[in-house]
Amino acid sequence: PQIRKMLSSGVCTSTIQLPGKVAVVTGANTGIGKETAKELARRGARVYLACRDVQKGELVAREIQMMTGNQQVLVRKLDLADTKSIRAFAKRFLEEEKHLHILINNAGVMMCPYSKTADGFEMHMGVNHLGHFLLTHLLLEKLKESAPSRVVNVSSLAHHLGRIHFHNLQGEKFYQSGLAYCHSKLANILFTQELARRLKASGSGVTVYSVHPGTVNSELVRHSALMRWIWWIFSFFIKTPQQGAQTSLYCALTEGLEVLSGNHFSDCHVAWVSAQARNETVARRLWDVSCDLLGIPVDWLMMAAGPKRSLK
Ligand SMILES: NC(=O)C1=CN([C@@H]2O[C@H](COP(=O)(O)OP(=O)(O)OC[C@H]3O[C@@H](n4cnc5c(N)ncnc54)[C@H](OP(=O)(O)O)[C@@H]3O)[C@@H](O)[C@H]2O)C=CC1
Ligand SMILES: CC1=C(/C=C/C(C)=C/C=C/C(C)=C/C=O)C(C)(C)CCC1
Repeated sequence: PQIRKMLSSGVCTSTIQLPGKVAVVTGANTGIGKETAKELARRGARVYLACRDVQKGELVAREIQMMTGNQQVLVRKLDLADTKSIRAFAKRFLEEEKHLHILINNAGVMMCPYSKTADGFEMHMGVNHLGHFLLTHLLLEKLKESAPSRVVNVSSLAHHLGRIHFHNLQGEKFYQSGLAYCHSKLANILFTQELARRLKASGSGVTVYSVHPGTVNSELVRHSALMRWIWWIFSFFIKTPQQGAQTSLYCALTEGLEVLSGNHFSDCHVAWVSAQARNETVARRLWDVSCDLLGIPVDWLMMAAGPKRSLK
């Protein structure tokens, strides 16, 4: 019980209710995303389940509606491995919703065999980082109009092993699936910090947080037999998806957290990040390179956080 308690601590104790609030959760058809969406719905928010498999999403939406009594749980198609799908999702959302108060960038892939997204990005970097970068870019005006509003980027402790190799961002020169995951999770933290810096400077009322959800019994390990085996052996000790959702919920809901925008959280507390994750130069360069890859202007937040940089 002590080991389980140690590995499963951190509970979102906020009692805030969310009537009239709108939330988007990516990868909400299973695991941590599903539990995050369920809790937001329980508190009365209108929740969009942004899923690549709409059928799976619809089943989960029905389940959440039944469990929470909240009928405002909607499913929309979002494939983060295809920028066309991301743009289509955002277009429809912007047309149908006046507000967006909470964006949870939760979806993720881990340890996939080498593969590329529809736009030719390495799968981990493409889905976990670039997909969410583009989605946030497309939804940011709505978040600003709805301020105070929040963005939560689900990263991982695994970022400690990550490095941003700008000369090999698409894994074409060398590739190791476990490390590719770690690099993308580092990118989530660097994006969080850079976005927070720019949002703070523009006084937008939008705040942003990265989180490590803990080691959670979910489908994330689907691509690795070894990880599935480790997860099975330790399934009694690791977090349930509901426990894994607590830190995302804490960052989305806790009152007074605005001053900690840009911070990384684990077990509902501010957590230490690696030296690379605190490197502002790398964060700015990753921002610029991400914009360049996605074909969006580097100054989409209307301010320059630091001196003019080159993309090389
Ligand atoms: N589980 C853990 O121990 C840890 C998890 N995390 C992070 O938590 C987050 C949630 O993971 P978790 O719940 O554990 O894993 P799951 O595999 O259970 O859930 C991942 C979700 O992401 C979705 N997804 C994957 N690829 C895409 C895509 N191209 N477009 C849209 N959605 C996609 C999946 O959809 P589908 O079902 O259709 O595949 C699924 O809904 C991830 O970002 C992960 O990196 C961080 C640290 C530890
Ligand atoms: C060795 C060991 C464990 C393995 C932990 C691992 C392998 C964690 C991997 C985390 C990942 C991949 C995070 C995703 O972002 C457990 C299960 C905690 C139980 C105690 C002993």
